Amino acid sequence: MRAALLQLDGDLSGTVADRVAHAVGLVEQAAPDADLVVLPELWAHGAWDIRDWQAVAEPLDGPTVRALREVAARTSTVVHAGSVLERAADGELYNTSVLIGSDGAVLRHYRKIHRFGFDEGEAAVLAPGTELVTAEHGDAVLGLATCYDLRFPEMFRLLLDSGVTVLVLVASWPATRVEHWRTLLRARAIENQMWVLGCNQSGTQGRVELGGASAVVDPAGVVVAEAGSAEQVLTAMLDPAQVPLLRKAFPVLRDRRL
Ligand SMILES: NC(=O)CCC(=O)C(=O)O
Repeated sequence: MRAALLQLDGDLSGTVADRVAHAVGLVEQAAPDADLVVLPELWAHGAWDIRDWQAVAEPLDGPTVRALREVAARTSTVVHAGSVLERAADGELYNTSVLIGSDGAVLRHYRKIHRFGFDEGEAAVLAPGTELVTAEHGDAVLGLATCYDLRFPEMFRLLLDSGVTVLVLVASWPATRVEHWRTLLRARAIENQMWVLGCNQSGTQGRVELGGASAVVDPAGVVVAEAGSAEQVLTAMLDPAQVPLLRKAFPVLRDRRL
């Protein structure tokens, strides 16, 4: 499977429509060489610009997801649209990742379970998701997760037990804690013997410097590709069939005591 991770710049000086147009252009460029294109967390709406959240939130059939559905269908490529600020029918706001099939249909959506910010930020404004989400793609089983989720290993054990072989984690992770990002991506890969695709943002958003360092980590914990600190399309080949082979050759998961 060829993956393309769009590490988008988090600058919010343009409009949401500008950012969507830019991202659609990059998906169009990346799609011919990719089986899966991945965007980061809240790249259109701003993960750190909480003051605007009420104004910019959209339903899942709003213009941002619609534009990504159109480009997925136009290029016949599976697109993980990163996450959007979702305004649900009941008025609640969620940080919601959307997986789109190569025909442009929404295959799955995942509402971020662990909200960042302690008593502020996401935790104060967004409702938490409650359901784990997986999806088959070719010979892979994808598991969806978002940013701060990375700190909660029990979530990935549950995804492991649901058959996941490729974890797709979208983020807007800051530069100040980028070594946590690198370490935890590798830890989740090693302890669960699964591929990990971590798609982050770069640049600055308000006062927050974003960490970049999007990465593809193999099931043994080897970083096979890592982005720098600027906007970049990171591509890598990954073979989901390596997962059962490694789990057989080094059967550490058999020794779990539940
Ligand atoms: N958007 C986020 O979830 C940020 C997470 C973060 O900064 C951290 O876990 O550290």
